[in-house]
Amino acid sequence: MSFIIAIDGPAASGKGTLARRLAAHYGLPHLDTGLLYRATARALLDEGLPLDDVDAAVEAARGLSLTDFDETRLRARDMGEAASVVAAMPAVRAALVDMQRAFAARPEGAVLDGRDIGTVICPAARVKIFVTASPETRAQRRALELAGRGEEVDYNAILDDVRKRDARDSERSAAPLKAAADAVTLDSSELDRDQVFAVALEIAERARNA
Ligand SMILES: Nc1ncnc2c1ncn2[C@@H]1O[C@H](COP(=O)(O)OP(=O)(O)OP(=O)(O)O)[C@@H](O)[C@H]1O
Ligand SMILES: Nc1ccn([C@@H]2O[C@H](COP(=O)(O)O)[C@@H](O)[C@H]2O)c(=O)n1
Repeated sequence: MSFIIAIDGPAASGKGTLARRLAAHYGLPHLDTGLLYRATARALLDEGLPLDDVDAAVEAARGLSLTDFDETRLRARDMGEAASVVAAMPAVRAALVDMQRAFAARPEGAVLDGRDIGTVICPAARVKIFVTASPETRAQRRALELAGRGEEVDYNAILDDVRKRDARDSERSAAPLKAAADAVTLDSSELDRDQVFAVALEIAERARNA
């Protein structure tokens, strides 16, 4: 039976880090679904279009290909905020559902991370983990990451970004950020990457052997 692992959580909680590690451990393909929304927003900005142009955003979303993302560009600090604007549009989300479900439907299974994987994209996933951490911890981690990339870092501005994005993602009407009723919440505020992986592995193994 296919083994789908759904990882959701707020910005900079460590979803991607955990999802990549679980995917490597189980030999499964991994999809960072945030890249889809980032690439949609990027396409609009590249065309000089406003982020609230729903028709253009839907067209951009429909034209995405999972294989040609320029991750360095998409991960720039301002792209998270832009992505959360287009992600609030129900028509954009609808345009991206089939692509994500097709990825998850591989016979061996898959690991997907995002905001609505356990609630909307893969509600039948065998493993659902909601990774979280305090806004201050997440801002600190993001600041370290950006500093490591040689970017100028303003901790307070990053904390502000994190809070604003949390609010927009959780308060939108379409597939808001929330834990699925059957997800296990993993608060990583006091855990390092290895500890998060160890806890997640226990959760995954329990579900795999159930
Ligand atoms: N448990 C941890 N302890 C310390 N740092 C961590 C931990 N988990 C992840 N990180 C670091 O925090 C930063 C954010 O992690 P990551 O990119 O995995 O988060 P994310 O939830 O996928 O973010 P986004 O939603 O913006 O894509 C990265 O630099 C990562 O290396
Ligand atoms: N399943 C998802 C994934 C992402 N989003 C939106 O995209 C923004 C960027 O996501 P990152 O994971 O790369 O930070 C995010 O803030 C969400 O608005 C989404 O809605 N659903």
